[in-house]
Amino acid sequence: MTRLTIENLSAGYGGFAVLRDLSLDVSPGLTVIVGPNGAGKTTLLKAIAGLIPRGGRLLLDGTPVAPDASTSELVRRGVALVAEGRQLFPQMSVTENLELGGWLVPAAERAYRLKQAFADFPKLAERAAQLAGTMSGGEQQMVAVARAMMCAPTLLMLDEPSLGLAPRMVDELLAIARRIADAGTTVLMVEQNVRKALAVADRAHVLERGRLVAGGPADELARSAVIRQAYLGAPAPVN
Ligand SMILES: Nc1ncnc2c1ncn2[C@@H]1O[C@H](COP(=O)(O)OP(=O)(O)OP(=O)(O)O)[C@@H](O)[C@H]1O
Repeated sequence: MTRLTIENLSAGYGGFAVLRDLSLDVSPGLTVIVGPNGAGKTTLLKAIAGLIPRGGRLLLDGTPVAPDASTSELVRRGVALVAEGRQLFPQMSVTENLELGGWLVPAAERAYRLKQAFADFPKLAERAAQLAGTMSGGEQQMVAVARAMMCAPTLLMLDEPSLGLAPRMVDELLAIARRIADAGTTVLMVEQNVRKALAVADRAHVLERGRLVAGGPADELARSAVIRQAYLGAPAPVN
C-alpha cells in the first residue's frame, strides 16, 4: 500500500518547462489524472519514472527518491510505468514479453510471477504462445500491463491505457486497473476517457497547462460543474 508524495516537481524538455512546482499526494488505491492534450500528463508520469530529468522531491512511503535515480533504480523501488503505445516486442510471444518484464528478478521468482500473471490474466494464458504483434490493441495493452506487473510493483503508472480501444475493451482495461488497485498496488493513471475513468477511480486530479487545478474524490469531481462542462460534455448552466 504505497504512498507517493510529489513535492514541488518541475520537469520539461531542454529549456522548455512543462511542469512547475507541482505537488501531489498519491494515496493507495486508484488515482486518475485528467486534462486536455498537451497539459503535461505524460510528462508527469515520465518524470516520476525517471525517464526525464526532474526537480523537486519524490518520496515513496516517506523515503525520498534520489534526484538522479535511474529508471532501473525506480523499478527496484517498486515503480513501474506502462507508457502510451505499449512498447511490446511484436515478434516475441506473450510469454517472452512477460518474461522480459521480470528481468530484474531471479529465474525461479520470474517463473512464479509468470504463473501468477497468467492466473491474473486468463485471456493471456490462452494466448501464451501468440506473437504480441498479431494481437488486438486491447490484448496488447493487457500484455503491457501484465508485463509491468511482472516486476511486482507497489506503484503502477498507466498512461492512457484505453487509447484507441473499442468501448468493451476500455471497460475491461479500466476494470483491470481497479482490480490491481484493490489487490494492493497503488495505481496512478492518466486517462482521456474521463467519464469512465472517474467511474472506476478513487481520486482524480485535473492537470491544465502544467498545473493541478482541481482534485478530490472521483465521484465528487464527476458531479462538479467544472468537470461536467469541460470534460463530460454537459451544457453550461444558464445564468
Ligand atoms: N519529447 C518532447 N520534446 C519536447 N516537447 C515535448 C516532448 N514531449 C512532450 N512535449 C511537450 O510537452 C507538453 C506536454 O506534453 P505531454 O505529452 O506531457 O502532455 P499530455 O497532457 O500527456 O498530452 P496528450 O494527452 O496529448 O498526451 C506539450 O506542449 C508537448 O508538446
